[in-house]
Order: sequence, then C-alpha cells, then structure tokens
Amino acid sequence: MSTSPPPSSSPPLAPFPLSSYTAAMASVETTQQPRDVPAQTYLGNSVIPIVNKLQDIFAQLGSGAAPIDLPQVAVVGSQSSGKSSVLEALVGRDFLPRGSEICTRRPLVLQLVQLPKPKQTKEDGGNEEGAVGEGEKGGGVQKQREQQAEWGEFLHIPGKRFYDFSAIRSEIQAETEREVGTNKGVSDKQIRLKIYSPHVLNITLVDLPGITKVPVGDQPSDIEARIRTMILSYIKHETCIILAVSPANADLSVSDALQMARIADPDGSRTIGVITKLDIMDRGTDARNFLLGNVIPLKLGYIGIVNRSQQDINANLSIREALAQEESFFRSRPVYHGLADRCGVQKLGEKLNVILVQHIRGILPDLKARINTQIVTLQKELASYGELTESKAGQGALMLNILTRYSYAFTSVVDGKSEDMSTTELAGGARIHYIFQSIFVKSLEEVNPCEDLSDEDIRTAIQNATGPKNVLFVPEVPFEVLVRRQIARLLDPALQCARFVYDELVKIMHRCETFEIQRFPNLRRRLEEVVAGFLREGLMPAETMITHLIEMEMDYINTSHPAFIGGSRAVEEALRGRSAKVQQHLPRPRSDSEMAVERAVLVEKKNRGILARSALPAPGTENGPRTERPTTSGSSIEASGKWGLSSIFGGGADGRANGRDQMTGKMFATDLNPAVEVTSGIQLREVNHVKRDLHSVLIRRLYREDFFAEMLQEKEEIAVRRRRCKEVLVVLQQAAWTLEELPLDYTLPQGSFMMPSTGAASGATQYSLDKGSSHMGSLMGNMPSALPGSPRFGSASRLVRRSYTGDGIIPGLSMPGSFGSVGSPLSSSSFMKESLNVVPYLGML
Ligand SMILES: Nc1nc2c(ncn2[C@@H]2O[C@H](COP(=O)(O)OP(=O)(O)OP(=O)(O)O)[C@@H](O)[C@H]2O)c(=O)[nH]1
Repeated sequence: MSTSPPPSSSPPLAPFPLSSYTAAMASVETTQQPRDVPAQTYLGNSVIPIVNKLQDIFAQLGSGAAPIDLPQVAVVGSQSSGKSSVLEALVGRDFLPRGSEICTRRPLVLQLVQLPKPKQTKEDGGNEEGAVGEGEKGGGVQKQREQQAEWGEFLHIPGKRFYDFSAIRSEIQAETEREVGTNKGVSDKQIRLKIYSPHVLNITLVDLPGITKVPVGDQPSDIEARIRTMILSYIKHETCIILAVSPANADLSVSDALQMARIADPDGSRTIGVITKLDIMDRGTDARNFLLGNVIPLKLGYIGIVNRSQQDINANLSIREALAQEESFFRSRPVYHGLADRCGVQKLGEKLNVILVQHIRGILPDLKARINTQIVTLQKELASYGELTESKAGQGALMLNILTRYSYAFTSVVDGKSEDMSTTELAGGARIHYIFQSIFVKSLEEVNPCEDLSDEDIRTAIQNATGPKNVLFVPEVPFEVLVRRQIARLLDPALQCARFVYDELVKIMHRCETFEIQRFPNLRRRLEEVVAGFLREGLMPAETMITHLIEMEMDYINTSHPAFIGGSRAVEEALRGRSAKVQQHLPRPRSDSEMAVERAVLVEKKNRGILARSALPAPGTENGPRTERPTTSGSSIEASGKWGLSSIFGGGADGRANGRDQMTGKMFATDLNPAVEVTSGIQLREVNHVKRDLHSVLIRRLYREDFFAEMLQEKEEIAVRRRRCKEVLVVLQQAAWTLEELPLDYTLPQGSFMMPSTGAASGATQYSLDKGSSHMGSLMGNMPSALPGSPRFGSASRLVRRSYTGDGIIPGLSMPGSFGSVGSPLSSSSFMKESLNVVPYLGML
C-alpha cells in the first residue's frame, strides 16, 4: 500500500465529513432539536448520550459490577487482527498503544462523545463544513481551536483532560502496566476512556484483548481460555453488539472472532462482521464474497476495512491520510464498486451508530423495568440489614425489639402461627404433638409387660415369698416385686419423650434466629447460650418429675382399681368360665361388678384408643381394641396357660396386648375421673414454661445497658453489604432519574425491532448517510414518534417520580421492620396470655 498523501485534487478530509448528520448530533448535547433535521433522527440519537450517562453512573460501582447490562459495542478478534486499528480509525485519532510488541492486555471501554462543532469565522479561514485537515488552510488559530475541541478523559484520573492524544496512549500503556506489569500479562480490569470530539459518533466501544493460542511472557498456560472467558463475559449479554474483526488474509471459516460471536449470538442478530487487511490479500483474490455474506452469512452483514499497515504507522501516516488512502483503495478496485455501503471505516461508523441506536431503543423499556425491579429488590435487602444506632436509648429499643421478636417467633413456631412454616416436614408445635401422639405412644406400646417374666419366674418368686411353709393363699409380696419391675420399664420411653421435646425446642431456638440476629454475632452467641440454658433448666425438673411419677406408680399398686381383677376374682372368673361352657349359647345377665368393670375398661379403652389412635388398628379389625371384657371370652386363665401379670390385669388369650393396654391405660387413666368424657388426644394442659417465661428470661439476662454496645456490634460482612447496597441504590436511582429524560414511547412497534439488514436490496438505501440526513429519517421512519412536545412525552418522568416518592430511598430511608417500636405486636403480656397445655410431667419444659 502506498503511504503517499492523497492526490491534491482530493478535498480536505475530516474523519467523518457528515455535515448534516454531524449538525444533528451536535444539537443532542444541547437538547435543542435542529430545524433541518428530521425529528426521528434527533430522537433516535438522543438515546446514545443517555446510555453513555448511564454507563458513567454504573461505572461508579467499579468495573464489571454494574447491576444492569448496558448497550455497548465490543470489538473481538484474534490477536493482531486489526481491532485497535479499527477503533482508532473510528475515533479518527492515534491514541492506542502500538508497536510490534504491544497488544491490548486489558479491556478498554471507549466512550465516544460527540461535541458540537466549533464555530468558524472568516478570519479563521474555515469553510462551512469545518472539515479542515491538519496543516491545511486556516492556520494556527483554527488548528488550535480544533485541537482544544477534542480531548480524552480517563475514569481513573477524574477531571484531567488529555488534549494530546499521544499522552492518552502513554497513559493507557502505563495504566495497563500498573495492573499487569510489563511482561504480556492480561487482566479483565477495565480501563475507561472517554473521547470528546466533534468528529466522532456517539458510540461506546470495548476493545478486548485478542485471542492468543500460545502463552508468552507472564501469561498463564491457560491464557487462551482466560481471554475467551473474558470476551464471552462481554459479548454474552443481549445488550452487546459484537464487532467481529477478521483479517481478510485468513480464511473466514477459521476466524476466532466469528466463532466466538456465534457462541454468544447464535442467530447472528447482533454481530457485525468486520474484514480488515483487504489491501494485503493474496494477489488475484478479493473479499467480495466475504462482504456479501456468501461465505458465512450474518444478519447485520459485513464491512470491509483498510487500516494503516505497520509500515504506515512507522512512517507516521496520520489517520486522516489513512482514510484517504482507504477511500482511494476502494475507488481503485472495481471489484468493490458495487459494495460502497459495505466498504470503509466511515460506513462502519455510520452502520454502528444506526444499529446501536436501534438496539438501544429496543432494550430501553426493558432496561427501565429492570432498574426499577433492582431498586425494589435492593430496598428490601437494605431494609433487612437494619440501621445502626449509636445512642443508648436507640440501642435499648433495638435490643428490646430483637428480643421481643425472637420470643414472639419462638411462640409462633410452637403455636403453628409462624409465617414461614415448612410444607415439607413437621416442625415446632406440630412436631411436639407428633412426638407425643406417635413416637411416645408407640414406644409405650412396645413395652412388653411380661418381658423377662415367665410363669416359672412367678412360681419361684411365690415360693421364695412363702419361706419354709406351705401357704394356702398366694402372697402379695412377689406380685408387687414383679409388677414394680415391669412398671420401671415405662421410665425410659417417658424420659426419651421428654428428650425429644427438648431437642425440638432446641431446633426451634435455631430456627427463630432471624437475619436481624445474625447481624450481631455477639448477641446471637449470648442469646443461644441463654435460651439453651433456659431449655436445659426446664428439662431437668421435667425429667425429675417423670421419674417421680413412675416411682409413685411403683410404690403403690392400686389393686382397688375396677379394672384390677385380683386373685379371688380370677378364680371366680375361671369357675364361671367352666359353667359358661355348659350354657355357652344362653344369654347371661351381667352382674353389677361386671358392669362396673366393663365401664372402667371402656373408659380406659377410650383413653387408650385416643392416645394411640394413630398407632392402633381400627376397632373390629383383628388386633383392634376389644370392647368385650377379655376374661369373658371363654379363654380362662387356665386355658390361656398364663396366670401372671396379664391374667391379673384382665389379660385373655392375647395376654400380651391386653397387658400392654392395661399398663398404658394405667399410666394415663389413673388420675382421670371415669365420668369425664375425653374428647381429644393427648391434651397439653399445663401452661408451657418456655412460652410463658422465655421473654422475661431474655430481658432479665440480656437487656442490660452495659451489654448493648458489645451485643450490637455488627458483623463486618453485614456492614460491607449494607454500604454496597446503599451505593448501588444511589447509582440505580441516578440511572432511573436519567431515564426520566427519555419519553416512554420510543419502543418500536411490535415485531419491528430488527437490526437493519445489509442484504443487497436494503443495504444501499439504509447506509447512504453521506447523501444527506433524509436517509436517517427513512431509516427511523418505522419508529413511532415520541417527541418532547407530544402529549405522551413525560409520562415516563411522572411514572418514575411516582415510584420513588415516599419509598424512602436513601437518604432518609424508611425501612419496613425498622427497630425502635417498643410497643411491638407482642409485648410479653400478650403472649403470656397464651397458654399451652402439656402432659403434666412435661409441663416444666
Ligand atoms: N496492511 C494492513 N495492516 C493492518 C490492517 N489492520 C491492521 N493492520 C496491522 O496489523 C497489526 C495489528 O493491528 P492492531 O490494530 O494492533 O491489531 P489488534 O487486533 O488490535 O491487536 P491486539 O490488540 O494485539 O490483539 C498492526 O501492525 C497494524 O498496522 C489493515 O487493514 N491493513
């Protein structure tokens, strides 16, 4: 390629000699709509400055941390494919680090901000277009004015304007090295640069490190994978337009850029193909087929570019001269003549701008909705962190509130009133109920009253009790000894039941630890200690009481109980059984004593039946509760071959089951008046100790002024999260306000959001910007007009304003659930009123 300056006959070149277009863009900054520019043009391009503004706002949160993806253009491609050259050509200035050893090693976010063109006077010697080339007519004043009108600013050096573009280049290099050193290291930490110029279009571009295969210098062995991941993290977002740069001197089918783009954008709806190095293709070949999309089709099509070669750069060929060279290159190649709309940096700039505008217009409504949703989510999150208070009074109120809420939460879980109750497992009060109803009853059922007690044992015990004599009547002492031993077997299941209830209460203790409590690790630890101690203190007397109850049962065997058969009645029953054999088919009137026993048995059965409702088979089934008196079934003591405990307690053929019935019935029926109708299962009658006293214990042990500061020391992590949450909220709020500047109505009609196609038919009309601004009008013509003057304009502002008033976004955030209200829904008296009935011996828990 020749490095000679353009022919003298050529007009002086500005990077983008788009006079009418530029005039329109200039007015965007001043929000004045120029008279000669179609409304749609103005409206369409008004979105880019807004997105730029949003980008700045989100940049406050640091790189990669924006909560919302904003539209941008990312330049991807393999190393040395010409990405940076494309960017420089778009900006029209040399400002990127270059040299054979230098490559892009950190993402560079480049925001191009179009400024109004400086006014020119006749004395300046400027022309109407203002497109004055370097060293051209106009002399020093004009040149200086132009130079002053273009500058760059880095986010990491706020407020400093770089008028000298070579200083920008040095700063990019220095900033890269500050992060990743000098030896080829790569980082995903962005460098953010803004270029203000009258000669640029409003576009945000991201220059990404090129894809490499072989690690060099400080690069890790997985450098290729890392760079691909970094690139994907930008281009995967639906809001990103991908500029896939591939050199023309390599086959498109091996293009890394197109391969990456296809991964992120499989249907190619946001990928523009850029073919560089058209000038150094093999002799006899051209890129016509590439540009026409015949090799790899892309919906947004391709643009062919000729950038400066390394030799051009070494020879200090300016970009303006390079653009002129490019123009003459395409002019001199007849093969590209029919493809004017797909050739040249200028066309790329125009195309990008148009696509970006359409793209932004398509996603802005969703962007607004996402910002609003994020604000609401963050407000909730912030509210959950609570506020910090320094004053003793405030701390006291906070403490009281936390303790009261905790007690209330505990009681709610026990009562089954908790708001976040589980739907997958039993918990809280329901689980305690289950422990009594099912686990406890079942474990009693499993106690076999005749276990380890054979007839031989009983006979031996009786013989031992008679001493050396033969006695006429059965002595009582062995009976009591044997029965006591069996009653003792009930102790373990009862103690185990108490343990289970205790364990459940401990679980509830952890479950009630709200986020509020987790905020304060000291308070949480102390609270756990106090509650755990309190529960343990309840368990000990409960266990003692259970032991006493069992001991009481062992100490006095109530042989006057109507259900107790005793030796004489057993004999009587046995005799009656014999006569019954004779009259077994005749109905027999029942004696008073029989009826009394039957009544008592019925009451017991009822209690037992209720107690073990879930554990026993239904009445009438084989093993179901028997409503007949067992001893009348014709199976006498003798017949059963048993005359031990089971026979004494009325056991028949199924001595074991009935014995168990008796034992369990005894446990639960001894205190009951037979006349009392029992209507439900185990009645938790006693006032629950935990429920009654938890709140007061917490207050007594934790509500101490000298503890406040220590207890309310917040977790560092929470403090950081709250700070971050506030920052993001402020940023989102600014973003929401920025979006107020837009009319709501710029959404495209349904189904019309299609990137302009560069197909042979449509491309020519869509990208003929240099023919005047009317093309923009026609391009945007399918968009609904929503001018500031239209009645619908402003609805967005109203809407947004409405959503932010009264919601207490920072500052002065008012949070639901903020502390300080001592008169909370649960003062201790209100939940003290609640009572929980427990089985007497568990009442201590
Ligand atoms: N002849 C010619 N050389 C080009 C063209 N585009 C880029 N080059 C040269 O190719 C080399 C690499 O260009 P860059 O723009 O730095 O490529 P890059 O893709 O940004 O490289 P990395 O940032 O290192 O990935 C430079 O020497 C450029 O001068 C072109 O269209 N024609």
